[in-house]
Amino acid sequence: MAKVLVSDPIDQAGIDILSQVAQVDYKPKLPLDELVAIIPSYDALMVRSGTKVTAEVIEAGTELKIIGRAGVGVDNIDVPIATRRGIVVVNSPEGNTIAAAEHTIAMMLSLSRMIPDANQSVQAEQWDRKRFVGAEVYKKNLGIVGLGKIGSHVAAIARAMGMRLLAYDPFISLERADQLGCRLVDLDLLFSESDYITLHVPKTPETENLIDADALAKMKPTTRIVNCSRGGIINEDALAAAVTAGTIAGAALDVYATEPLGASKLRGLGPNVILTPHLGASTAEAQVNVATDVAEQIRDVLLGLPARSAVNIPGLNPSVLEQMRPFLQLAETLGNLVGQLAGGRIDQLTVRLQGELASSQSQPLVVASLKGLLSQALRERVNYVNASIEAKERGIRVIETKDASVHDYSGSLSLEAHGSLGAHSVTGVLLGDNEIRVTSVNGFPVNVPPSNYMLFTLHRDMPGIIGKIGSLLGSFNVNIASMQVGRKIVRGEAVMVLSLDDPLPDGVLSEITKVEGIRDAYTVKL
Ligand SMILES: NC(=O)c1ccc[n+]([C@@H]2O[C@H](COP(=O)([O-])OP(=O)(O)OC[C@H]3O[C@@H](n4cnc5c(N)ncnc54)[C@H](O)[C@@H]3O)[C@@H](O)[C@H]2O)c1
Ligand SMILES: O=C(O)CC[C@@H](O)C(=O)O
Repeated sequence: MAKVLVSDPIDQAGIDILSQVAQVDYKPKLPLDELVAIIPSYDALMVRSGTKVTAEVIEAGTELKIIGRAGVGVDNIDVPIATRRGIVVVNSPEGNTIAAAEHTIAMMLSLSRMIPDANQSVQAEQWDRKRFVGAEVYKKNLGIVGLGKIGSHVAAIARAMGMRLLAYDPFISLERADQLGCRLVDLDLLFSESDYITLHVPKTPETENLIDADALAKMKPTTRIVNCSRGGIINEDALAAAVTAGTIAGAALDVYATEPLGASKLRGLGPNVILTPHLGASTAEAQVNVATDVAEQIRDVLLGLPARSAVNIPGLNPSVLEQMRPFLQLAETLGNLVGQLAGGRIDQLTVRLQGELASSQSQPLVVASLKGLLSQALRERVNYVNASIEAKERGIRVIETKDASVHDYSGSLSLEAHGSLGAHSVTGVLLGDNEIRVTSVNGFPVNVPPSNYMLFTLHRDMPGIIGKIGSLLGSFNVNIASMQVGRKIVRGEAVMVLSLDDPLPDGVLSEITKVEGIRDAYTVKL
């Protein structure tokens, strides 16, 4: 019989489901060395956020087939290592959406009406009504950063309370924002106009420290901030300083850069700062939802069935999957590439299956392209199962076409993204050994393998331009691994594609765009 280790507290409903097909051992709070020692005998591991499923744990789990996270964020699991080891990682993308949104609203109202401190004062046999004169949220501006599942539900509740909604989410369409009654604005406007700001973004390099001293300085002295998303998105020291100085009115936090929260300047700031110990998902209902959702997937995978919400492996029919895997990888890479080239908000993706590929099933390739396209915005939250829904919710229209008459290699895939910053397209093929080649960018022929760090320029084909870019990168100590130029006519428009050994340091891109003849430049990280 298969064996499942449950190493964090989860609802009994999940244990009951797992017990249908496996021996379930419930061992919460295992020290890392004990976990590493016992994991070799388990086929599946189920965790919440407490267990750190590190590379060491995964490498030791030689029998592991699946790791389940009873919640959304998989930041406590080393997903790349699990993927490399062929272990499915599943989560519950929606099981705690309502719980987290309701906790956000509870935090906002508690902060406005100083409920925790008022309660404490009455518990201490005081009756001080003057100290606790609060603020109403009615007709106030709520700035929502991140209009995904939780942000959207917060918007719906806040709207019903008569709040005026502003939102910042570069990956959401104007139509979707309109439907939610939100005015899409840029971050600076959201900071300066909001009476309340609530964060609902994943933690990524772009969102880390999003609310720093500069951002706080743009807010009104009456602004109150709520963070029930991820720690590290707000700079905690800068926040404590702003509340202490009265440059903002207060903050309510559920998540912290380091959890559990250690010594912190956020403590002892009176009724203007409310701190909860990562309780966003802690409702009976959400815990049943996430435990059931993830336990069912573990059960299915142990029975040889696909998982419906895998963050690293497509939930398609396994035999179709095996056959199409290299093409899915091609589609995902091209989707990621065109998404980054297009930047900004995308409202349409055209997926063209060309040559021999035109006889393939298009749907998995469309899904894989969307997964790649959305991966910058949603990271591990987008998977083969939810990519289409996520795209639809973001107002991205998908057009599929097939053209068997194109004869390049053994079939090619072409993606074109239209968005707020114009249209961009890429085409790619698989070589004999399933290696990916990008064969055109914005209609210009090239022949480059995708690499981790890439630089693309659109420029005028003229003498000296390549040398200038090379010297400029050299002066910033950036090493070029390969370089290609594609043009349609001599001395006309051209593209340059460079594979770099290192990420481009801050500021270099704007230097590149200043070079004579360069029309545009883009960096891409794959
Ligand atoms: N406190 C808790 O217990 C708790 C519970 C559940 C989820 N969460 C966290 O809440 C957050 C939101 O979860 P969700 O389910 O709504 O996720 P989601 O993926 O549905 O939504 C995230 C949204 O953020 C947007 N986004 C990405 N990068 C952005 C950027 N740089 N600027 C602005 N917007 C950006 C995306 O477009 C997306 O719409 C996540 O960090 C999740 O881990 C916390
Ligand atoms: O397990 C928890 O309670 C944390 C939940 C939440 O942060 C999530 O990402 O789902």
